[in-house]
Formats: sequence, C-alpha cells, structure tokens
Amino acid sequence: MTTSVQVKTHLNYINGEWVSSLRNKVGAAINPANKNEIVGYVQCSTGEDVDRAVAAAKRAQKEWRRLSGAERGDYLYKIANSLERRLEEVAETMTREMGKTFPEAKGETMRGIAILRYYAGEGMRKVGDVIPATDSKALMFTTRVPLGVIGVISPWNFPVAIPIWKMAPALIYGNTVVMKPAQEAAVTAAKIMECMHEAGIPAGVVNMVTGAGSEVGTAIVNHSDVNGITFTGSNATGKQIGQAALARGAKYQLEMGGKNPVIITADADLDLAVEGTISGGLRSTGQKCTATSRVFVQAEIYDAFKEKLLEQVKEITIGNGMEGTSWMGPCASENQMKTVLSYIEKGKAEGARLIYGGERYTENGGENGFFVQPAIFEEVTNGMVIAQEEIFGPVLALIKVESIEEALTQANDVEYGLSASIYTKDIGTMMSFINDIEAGLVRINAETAGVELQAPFGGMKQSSSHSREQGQAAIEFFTAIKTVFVKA
Ligand SMILES: NC(=O)C1=CN([C@@H]2O[C@H](COP(=O)(O)OP(=O)(O)OC[C@H]3O[C@@H](n4cnc5c(N)ncnc54)[C@H](OP(=O)(O)O)[C@@H]3O)[C@@H](O)[C@H]2O)C=CC1
Ligand SMILES: O=C(O)CCC(=O)C(=O)O
Repeated sequence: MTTSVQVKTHLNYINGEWVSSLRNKVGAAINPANKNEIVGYVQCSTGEDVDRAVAAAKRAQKEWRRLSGAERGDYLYKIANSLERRLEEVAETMTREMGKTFPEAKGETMRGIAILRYYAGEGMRKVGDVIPATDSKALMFTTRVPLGVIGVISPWNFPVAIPIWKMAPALIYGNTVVMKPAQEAAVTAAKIMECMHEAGIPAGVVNMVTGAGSEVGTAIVNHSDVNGITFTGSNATGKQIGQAALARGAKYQLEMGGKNPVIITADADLDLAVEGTISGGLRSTGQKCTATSRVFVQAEIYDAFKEKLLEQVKEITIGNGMEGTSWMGPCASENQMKTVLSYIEKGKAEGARLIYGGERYTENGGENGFFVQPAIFEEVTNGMVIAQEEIFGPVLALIKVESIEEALTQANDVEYGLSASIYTKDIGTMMSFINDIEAGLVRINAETAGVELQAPFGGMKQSSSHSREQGQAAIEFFTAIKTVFVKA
C-alpha cells in the first residue's frame, strides 16, 4: 500500500495565491476506509471568500478572453502534463479521501488528463458558421463569446473528472472560474489546483474556495458577477440552484441523479450481462449517477442469470481501496453509508426479498470504515422506494419480466432518465430500446456507467436541466452565440 501523500492544511486558491479563509477555520478530511486517519485539512470558507474569488475571476476574464484559443489551449496542455506527472499522488489522495479503489482513482485521473487535452485541442476548432444573408452584398456569420465568470459546484464521487470536465471547457472558451468542490473531496480538488498553479495559469483565471455548500455554494449561486453555474449532485440541491440562478437571470446547467435500468433479454449473452450488471452497479461502491440500480430480467433466463450473478457477487472483496486485493471500497462518508443502509431497510420493510448482503461490513478492520456489503434484492416491484429513488450505493434490485415491452414500460416508470442499457443479440430489440427508452445515455451490450469524454453527456426528465456536458456539446453552455451581419 502506497502512503506517499502528506497530511497538510490546504488553502483556498484565489487570484493565483494560496490563502486561508477569512474565517480562519479548517475542517479535517477523513479516510472513509478508516475514520481514524486524517487525509488533510481544508478551509471552511465564507461568502466573503467567494466575493474575493469572484472579483479576481472577473478582473482576469478580460485578458483571458483576449488570448487566442490556441494560447488558452497551451495552458490546458501544461495542466494535463502536470497532472500526469502527479498521477499516482492525485489518485492515492482520491482513494484515501473518498474511498474508490486505487485502480479506479488512477483511471479517473487519466480521464481528467485526457479531458484537458481534448479541450486544449478545442481551442483550434471552429466556433461559428457562415449563413447566407438575404442581401447579396452582406456577410452574415455566427461567432461565440464566453459567458464571463463560471461557478463550478462539484460532487465528491468523481473528484477529478467532474471538476475538470466543467473547468476545461469553461476555460478554453474564454471564461474564468470559481470552483467549489464538495467538502468531502476538497483535498483532491486542491491537488488539481496545484497542477493549474504549476502550469502557470494567469492569476484569477481559476479560483477555488472550499466550504459548505449551504454557505460557499449558495454565495456563488447568488453572486451577481457569476454569469453561469454548472452543477453536478443531488436533485434537491440542483433544483434549488436552478431556481436561484433563474431568479437572477444567470445561465445554469444541472447534472443530477439517475435510477438506471439494465434489461437482460432471453437471448442475452449471460456472462456479459452478469459482468456488466456487477460492474455497472457495484464499481465505485455504486456511487455513480450512471450506476445500474434496477435489473429487469426476462422470466425464461431469470434463474440462470440470478445464479451466475450471486456466484460472482459472492467473490467480491471489500476493503481499503489502497489494498490491491480490494475490489470494492467503502461508501464515501458515514452519512452516505447510513443512507444506503436505510434504503436497504426500507426495501426489506416494503416486502422486497434480500437474497444477498446488505449489512455493514466490519471484517478485516472494516469496523473503522464505512463499508457496506453489496445488496441484491429480488421480488422488487416498481412502486417500492428502492425501485424509484436514487440510492447511490451497492444495491441491485432484480425485477422479473415476461416481455421486453413490460421491461421497457417499467424501466421508463421513474422520474429519472440518465442512462440505460440492454443485453440482447436481436437487432429489432436493440432498435426499439434505442427509440423507446427514456435516457440520455443508451448503451447496448455494455454497462450503464461509462461516459466517453468526447461525446455529449446528460439526462432526460429529472436527471438534468436538459443540457449536455462534455464533447463538443459543452460549447453550448459555456458560450453565447452572436449573429453578425456585415455590410461593406
Ligand atoms: N449525480 C451525481 O453524480 C451525484 C448525486 N448525488 C446524490 O446526492 C445525494 C446526497 O449527496 P450530497 O453530497 O449531499 O449532494 P449535494 O447535491 O448536496 O452536493 C453536491 C455539491 O453541491 C454543494 N451544495 C450543497 N448544498 C448546496 C447549496 N444549497 N447551494 C450550492 N451548493 C450546494 C455540495 O457542497 P458540500 O457537500 O461541500 O456541502 C457539493 O459541492 C447522494 O446520496 C446521491 O444520491 C451526490 C453526488 C453526486
Ligand atoms: O459513469 C461515469 O463515468 C460518470 C458518472 C457521473 O457523471 C457521475 O456519477 O456523476
């Protein structure tokens, strides 16, 4: 097990400098695999710290937007190189701070590097179109301008990838940023800022203020000089942010929960389906908005699928994510663990049959961490809470269906619409799934999780504010279009 990361007090990053919060108070970040281990200390900031960061971002924006896309891209390449040099350290910090296994944390950090390089390249791509004017002597075209200052509010479940997939496009299109990471992932976020600093990004272009969402997050959302807010997290918080932004006329983008289904048809490759269900539902301890949570299985193969699934889930090793033997780490916090355990209790109380796991895991030193065994329920009906609400934990609900139509109807019968997958060999079934499933991310013979950085990402229904992040879709949020008519 590597233990190279020093425990230190991380400061806010404002106007190119590392500064304490004006309140001068810090909070300890603890390891969810061992609550006695402190990973670092982070600032518990106030609205006044946000004011300073926003003022710095506003000042820096004029110069930053004047640079060419290629010049801004050069900074992103340098940030990517710095993150690459610190890959192991950042990944280890992530594992120790929020629990995901080291290989997953490393994979996520590499994804962050790839996102930075992708958007660095975007600085050289077209930003507008020439549109024929009705006047033959005129030239009409569109161009794009940055929004100004962007508030980035990010969650703890992807501490590197999510802040980067919000900040990199914001920056490349000429915006400046004030970032508030989840307090539970703020040490890892500070490492990203260190990479930005190392890359020599001009003072004020990127700023980070850590602290409670109810204080720091709210201050960003309500600040009149923050022109756009991009958020990933819970529906309750997302809706509040959307309403507050709308009330003062700021642009907003919300990525929220999921209750993602997988359908296993009678002709599915069962080994592949079991592998995808386990990986989609239980990797990262189920703490992905794209995690599989409802498993619709056709009656003909239900028993065979269940047997294989149970066989393999029993093999899952739980433990500290820094141990090479651990397949699944802890929940990210005590609160998250309690939420998951309470959903498991609700499932039992509502009459679903728990056929595997679902207890707090306390073996091999686990009593000091926030571990939960994977839980597999069957006899779940669509009206149950565990079939409707986002659990964000390692819980799978098996639902037996007679037909693909029944599976589709039930799969759509939730308020969310983020991702969905089907395992089938039949092209007709694939086509009806693509057409009829209500989800922004549709996957065939592949797990529900797994977002490609170059493709649009976002959900339908209550899963998002109906916008898309990542890939070239990001330009829609981070810029405004100007239509220009030139008459010589
Ligand atoms: N879609 C997804 O990827 C995610 C979904 N979730 C869902 O949300 C549940 C709860 O997780 P939780 O961490 O509480 O999620 P939140 O939505 O509360 O947190 C997400 C981010 O928003 C910040 N925040 C909280 N309240 C406000 C506010 N009033 N104004 C502005 N920003 C705010 C948080 O800060 P801080 O936490 O530092 O106070 C954090 O940075 C999970 O169980 C899961 O179901 C959670 C994370 C990611
Ligand atoms: O599935 C993924 O890779 C991304 C998931 C995600 O965006 C999230 O959980 O917030």
